[in-house]
This record gives sequence, structure tokens and C-alpha cells, in this order.
Amino acid sequence: MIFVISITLYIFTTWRKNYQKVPLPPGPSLLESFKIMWGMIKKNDIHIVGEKLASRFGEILIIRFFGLNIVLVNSARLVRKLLTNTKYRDITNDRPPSFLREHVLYGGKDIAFSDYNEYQTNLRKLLHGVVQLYGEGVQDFEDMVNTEIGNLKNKLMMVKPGQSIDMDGALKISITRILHLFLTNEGLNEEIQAEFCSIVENYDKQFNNILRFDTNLALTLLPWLRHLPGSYRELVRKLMKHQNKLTGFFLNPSKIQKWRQKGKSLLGTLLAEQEANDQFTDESVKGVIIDTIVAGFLTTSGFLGGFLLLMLHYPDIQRRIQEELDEVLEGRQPSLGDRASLHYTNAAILECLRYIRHVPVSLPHFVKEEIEIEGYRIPAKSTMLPNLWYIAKDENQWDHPDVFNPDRFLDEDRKFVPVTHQLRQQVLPFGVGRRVCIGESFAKSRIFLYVTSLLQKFSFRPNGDPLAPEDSKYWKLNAAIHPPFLKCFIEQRK
Ligand code: HEM
Repeated sequence: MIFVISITLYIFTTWRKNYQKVPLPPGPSLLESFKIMWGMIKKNDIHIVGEKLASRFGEILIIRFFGLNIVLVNSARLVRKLLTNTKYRDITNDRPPSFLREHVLYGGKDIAFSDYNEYQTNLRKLLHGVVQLYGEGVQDFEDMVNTEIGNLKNKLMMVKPGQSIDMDGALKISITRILHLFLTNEGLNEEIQAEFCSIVENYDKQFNNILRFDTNLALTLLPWLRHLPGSYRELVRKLMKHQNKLTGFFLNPSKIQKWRQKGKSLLGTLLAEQEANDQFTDESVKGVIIDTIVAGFLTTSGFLGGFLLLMLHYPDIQRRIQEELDEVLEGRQPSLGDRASLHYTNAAILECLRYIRHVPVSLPHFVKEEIEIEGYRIPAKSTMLPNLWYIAKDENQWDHPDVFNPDRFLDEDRKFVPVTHQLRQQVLPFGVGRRVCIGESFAKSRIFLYVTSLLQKFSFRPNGDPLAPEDSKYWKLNAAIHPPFLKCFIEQRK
């Protein structure tokens, strides 16, 4: 009885509040929203649900669930407008309150989960300097990445013909090593590598558990669950244990001294700045380590794994990339300077980002005040999700969106279309505006060096077992989407 009265009161007050105002965006009824939320809690599949709803309701829609408003924005045009237009951007670039931010990331001392404020912009600016330096082909860094790729190639050369290799595992180790380099400007020796890789892998696993839709929602709404005996307490305990191991790996007193003296790396820059600026606390440094590992590990390993899986599914595309590499590079090692000449390779990389949609609904944005946009009202305190999953395959924008076709990004002269081209404006894999991915240029340069170096030297072939499906809707949704397995044969090219 109390339940029925509460529901009736809730519906009545919501209706009263909305009466005579500009309408809310379209969306499922309250009852259907309840069913949808329940489904997402069980299946952790917000991207799949979001796709169905976007086809039904159009460019913008709202799901309402007991005072929680989730607004899905389903076109690149509207995402850009809401996140970058001066009328909206001061209101739409915070993050919604979450358990993760309050209780795991030190109250938002990192970059990704902090609100957009002076602290966040200062931290972003500081890191941006370092990341740009890495991303834009500074020779030292490029040399270091190439050394790591060289290590990977040496390992792959040991694989015997007819022997199957787990490329996913090999890529993960290689990327973990690069992240260490990125944070410290120092390579990992073989002894410590195993320890560091297992710390990263364990942390990543726990972080993904807590990011699940059901867990995140339950702990955000009822944070005291972490104190009650049961699965939530166990989950949080494990996460914090592995988090302390991860941050402790970098931040013991002797290492802090070393990174500080080395200056140039991400940690070195942060630690040096910390001495001059008391805005940056120990939690800021820990937050940045966590962001870098979480954001840099799964996204890039997911991309490279996905790319190689597509090469297994599409041998002709693999061959065309290799022909271009042979023609342009004439056997020498690829460098970032070759990006401008490798048109088909660039097109294939961008098409992979579009096709797989690695971060399906971006990171959530918080609409802190009520706004009106194109005849609709987005209520204050809504969670806004840029629906990158739907946008990348929207049938109204793409010809045959379900076909993996790098040629769509080439002009009639077989040149990679410029970034201002209407089609490239439709792909937003790194987000847009003030919260755009800070690792974008770093990720792109690393991806380029991996793809070109590996395909120049090796061909990747199915090993006779069924391949993982190429359609990423069948892959597991973690912090980023990742192919389920990637075992294959490799052949050295002459
Ligand atoms: C293929 C690789 C990657 C993809 C597809 C990707 C995608 C994204 C997306 C969609 C966002 C959310 C943007 C928004 O909130 O609107 C984001 C944020 C972020 N990414 Fe990436 N990312 C990648 C690699 C990286 C790497 C390598 C790093 C770090 C080294 C990184 C660090 C971050 C950080 C710190 C944020 C939060 C920025 C903020 O909230 O201000 N990402 N990324």
C-alpha cells in the first residue's frame, strides 16, 4: 500500500513540476523506464539499450527513474553544441556525483572524475603540456616507444610457424610497459615487469567490477553498503587494496625523489609542481596515476586488439595496408613523420575507431542547471551521456554503417580526407570540448606506431579456430570495450 501511494505521489509531483514548462526530450514512459533500468542493472548493456532507444526517439532522449534523469544525446551535432557552445558549456562539463569519485578517487582529485573547476583545469593544463610533448613526436619519446615495439617484435619473431599466439596478452604487456615509460620516462626491466603487469591487470579488473552499471548505481545511491558484510564491502576492499599497491608502486620515498629529479615525465612534472603549488596534494598525484592506468591501458589495448581482430576478418584490407607501407616506407622503420603519407593506413585506423566504438557512451557529464535546447528542457542535475556508440553507426549519417570500410575516409584521389570533412566531424571517439580525452594525441601516435610497425613486419592469420565476432556489440563492456580473445598465427614478412 505504502509503495503504491509513494509511486502515485511521485508521478503526480513529477507531472506537476513539468506542467506548463518547455517539454522534456522524448523518451520511454516512467513504467518502461523502470523496466529499462532494471534490464541495464541485470545486463550492464547501456550501449545496446541506448542504441534501440535512439532509433526510436531521435537526436535526444530522456530516461527517468525515481528522480534520476539520464539524457542520451544521439548526434555529433548536438553533442558538440551541448559541450562546446558558450551558452551551455559552463553547465554541461561537470561529472555527476558518484561513489567512485567520492570514495575511491579521493573526492575527485583526479582529472576524469573531478568537476570542471579551477583545480581540474590547472591539473589538465599541466598534464596537457606533457602529453602533447609525447603525442607530437618528440624524438626521445618516439625512440622509447620504438624500443618497446622492437621488444614486442623480437618476441613475435620467436613464435614458430604454425604456433598460435595470444596477441591480446602480448599487446597488454607491451602497453603496460609503455604506460610505465609515460609516467616515469624510464623503461621497466624484466624482473619488475611481471610484478607491474600483474598489479595493473588486478587493479583494472577490480576497477571494471565497480564500474558495472548495477554496482556503480547501488554504491552511489547507498554508499554505506560498503560497510555492510557482503559482496559490495568485499569489492571495495579488494579495489582499495589493489589501488594502494598500484600507487605505492610509484610513490615510495626513494622513487619520489628519483622522479622529481628526472623532471620531464608525467610524474616528474607533477611532483615538481607539487612543491611549488599546494593545490596539488598527494591525492592529486595518486589520482593521475590511476587515470593514466585505467584510461591508457584498456582503451589502447582494446583498440590494438580490435584492429588486429579486424585484420583477421578482412585479409584484403590487411594486404592493402601492407602494400601501402611497403611502397611508402621502402623497408625502413615507420616514424610519426610518415603519418601524412600513409593515407589508407590512417583511414583504416579511423574506421576501426568508428566501427568498434571503444568508449561507447563516453564518460558521463553532469548538467548542473536546467537548460533549454532546441525546444526541449534538460532538468538540472541530469546525467548526460554522449551516445558515441549510436553516433558512429547512425544510418542517417553513414552509408552502410555496419560494413568495415576504410575507403569511406578517402577522397577521389585516394587521400585521407581532412579533419574538417563532414564525415570526420561525425566520429567523436575521444569526445569533444573541455573534457575531450587528454590522451588523444598520445594514444593516436602510439596506435600509429604499433599498427605500422607490426603490419610492416608480420601478417596476422586465423589459426583455424573460430574467430571472435567482429561486431563489438558481442564484446564485454568494461571501462572500454575489448575483444573477448585474439589467438592467431603470425607470419614474418620478407
Ligand atoms: C583509443 C584510445 C582512447 C580513447 C578512444 C579514449 C576516449 C576517451 C573519451 C571518450 C573520454 C571522455 C570525454 C568526455 O568526457 O567527454 C576520455 C577521457 C579521458 N581520457 Fe581518453 N581515450 C583513449 C586513450 C587515453 C589515454 C592513452 C589516456 C592517458 C594517457 C587517456 C586519458 C583520459 C583522461 C584523463 C580523460 C578524462 C578527461 C577529463 O575528464 O577532463 N585516454 N577518453
